[in-house]
Amino acid sequence: MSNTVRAISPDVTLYDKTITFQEVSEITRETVIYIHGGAWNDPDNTPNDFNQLANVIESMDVKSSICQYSIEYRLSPEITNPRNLYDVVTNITRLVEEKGLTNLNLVGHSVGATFIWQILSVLKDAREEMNEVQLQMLKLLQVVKRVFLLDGIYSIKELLEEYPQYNSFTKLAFPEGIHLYEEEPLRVMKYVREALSHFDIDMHMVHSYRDELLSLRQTNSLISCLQNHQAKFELYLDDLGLHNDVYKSDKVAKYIFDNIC
Ligand SMILES: N[C@@H](CC(=O)c1ccccc1NC=O)C(=O)O
Repeated sequence: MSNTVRAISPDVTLYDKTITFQEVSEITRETVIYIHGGAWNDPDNTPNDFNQLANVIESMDVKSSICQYSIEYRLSPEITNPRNLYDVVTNITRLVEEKGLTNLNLVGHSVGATFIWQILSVLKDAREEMNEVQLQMLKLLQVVKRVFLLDGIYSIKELLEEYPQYNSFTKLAFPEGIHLYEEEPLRVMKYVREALSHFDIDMHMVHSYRDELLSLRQTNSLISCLQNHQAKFELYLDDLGLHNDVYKSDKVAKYIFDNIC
């Protein structure tokens, strides 16, 4: 991660936009933290995207053992990579510290999955070279148990090869060029595999056959990279609706619930 990030003050009000879908006092609880998509820039995608899915999980949680939160981050072009990601990390870190959360299940949709991928890549930098937020990522990984990557973007290079028109939004998040995206899978896979193994994190890849905005290429390309590094992961492919149906899908809710309890 670049350490020469322009000094932009964190938006402390952002944390107030965190949504609590479900909270339990059980000590042995599982915590789900949702990270929405929206191509780094779309104000129509918000933490509330997961409201329907969280309600289904709560209805299945008869033992009341699950907490569910959804966090916000600032959007491009005002905020560019990696500061969108830094907002995600600082808000999750504050939530974990204030609530004493453990057993984290991170659920990211689309670019929300990209942020989780970037967090999993943190070992690409030596600890002594890490900035404050990267050290927060390292600390978070100690309490992350599972990640669920829903119809995600992982290779921006391949995204633009397949969809050149998506430069319309990647240029907003990466105004100085996508070469500043330091987490291309081919470059960081060995570090992600190390993180998954060292922190004992289960990775779940999910993609809808009916996603009209992202084909299976992103998921299949990442799977190929995971296989080349003999990384452990689980895959769930199904008709989960269109791109913006996936984070509302009852099937996805059941898949997450079945894999966290
Ligand atoms: N609604 C977004 C588009 C969008 O979200 C998107 C489009 C193609 C592939 C992925 C997308 N979102 C990822 O977070 C926009 O209008 O910029």
